[in-house]
Amino acid sequence: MVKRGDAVLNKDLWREALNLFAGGVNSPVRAAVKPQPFYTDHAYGPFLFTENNKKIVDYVLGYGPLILGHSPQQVKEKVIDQINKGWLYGTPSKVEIKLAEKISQHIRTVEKIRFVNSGTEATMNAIRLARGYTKREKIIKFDGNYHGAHDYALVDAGSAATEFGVPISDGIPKDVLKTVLLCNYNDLDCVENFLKKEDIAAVILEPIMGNMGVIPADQDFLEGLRELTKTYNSLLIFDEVITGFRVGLEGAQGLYEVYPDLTTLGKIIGGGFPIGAIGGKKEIIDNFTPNGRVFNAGTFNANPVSMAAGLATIEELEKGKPYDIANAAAREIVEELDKIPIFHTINSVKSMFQIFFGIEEVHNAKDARNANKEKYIEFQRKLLDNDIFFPPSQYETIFTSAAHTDEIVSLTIERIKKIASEIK
Ligand SMILES: Cc1ncc(COP(=O)(O)O)c(C=O)c1O
Ligand SMILES: NCC(=O)CCC(=O)O
Repeated sequence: MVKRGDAVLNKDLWREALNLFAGGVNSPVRAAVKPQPFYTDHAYGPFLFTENNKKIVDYVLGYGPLILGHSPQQVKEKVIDQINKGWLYGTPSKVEIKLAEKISQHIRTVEKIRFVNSGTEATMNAIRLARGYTKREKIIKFDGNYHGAHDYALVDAGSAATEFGVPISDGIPKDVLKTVLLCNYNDLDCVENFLKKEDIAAVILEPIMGNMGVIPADQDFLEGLRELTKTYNSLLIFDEVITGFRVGLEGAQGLYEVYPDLTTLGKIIGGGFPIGAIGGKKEIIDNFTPNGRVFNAGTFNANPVSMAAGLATIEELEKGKPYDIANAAAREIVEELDKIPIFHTINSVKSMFQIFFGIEEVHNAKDARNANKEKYIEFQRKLLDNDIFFPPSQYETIFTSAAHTDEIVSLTIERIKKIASEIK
């Protein structure tokens, strides 16, 4: 698979990148690939094809959106059709209605929706909406949950914020930080103590954490949050930017049968193109401008290319087979990992999993931080040397897709076994 000799190309690109971009990249986790990131030239199915002619099996999948694999034909055709018709109108278009209907048909709590351009924008606007609706200012978030890169979410955030040691970002006003209260994941008592003070606009969480590795919520925890937020008239926001349409058509809320007031979506609903969305009860979503007084706007909101790609992706997912393949791939790899004693804890839900070395159970961010991340990175690098790309951080999720067929899974397992014997 490897053609050696022209690695120089990557080195030159990286040298230029270091001159042009902070840390050489435009989003931090990409710089976690050591000794330097590889540059992708094109991608197809389960593979990334690099600038220096390597063919790499991809388990990062754009950090989650690509549940059908890279450039699937059905999505590509719809995107090309849309591009032939123009790609930005500054007016509404039919395809935004179709995608909204499709989402709300599957996710029952999404009665109305506002499309934005990223998961970050989705949670930022969901929090603003909750504040506008409840006329309260504080929110509760959970240690290690990542809700994107805006001021109200970068408080003990997971993902690259933990990986690069900035769980609270510089540059956020102290007064903003005071409005964000923090609890441990799966700890209801902490939430109740804060809610009792009755000035909490919303509790926001990932119903399955995907930004400290994978950590599913306890059923009781989600049910308890639902009850408590009702009791104290706060809103419950599920951040399903990763889990929406990944763990099933109804998202994590369908899996747990616990239903939030607001849901944030992103990643898969754009089929690999930029997207975010805030969905929820009509009476809440109607507070967005121009109907209400919670401002949101965007030149690229509901851009037709993302709408078309998202619609095509969900139409494929509705057939069921993509989920069967992606889930089976993750299950088979996890089963094999489970047989090898060095991989102590493997948390998985459907087509998401992560490995934690040197720890018996991982229930919250503290547990994840206590895992031996150096060992995970050693494993990840050895795998990459063998042309398999797992996320370059302990605090991300390993994803599978409908392109991860039996053949790809067998190849992956074979290489994992080979590497496992080299890790002490
Ligand atoms: C749960 C969750 N929320 C929000 C975001 C932010 O999304 P984006 O990177 O599209 O801004 C992410 C990104 O990974 C996420 O995992
Ligand atoms: N889990 C965090 C992300 O998926 C973000 C990816 C990125 O910013 O490159």
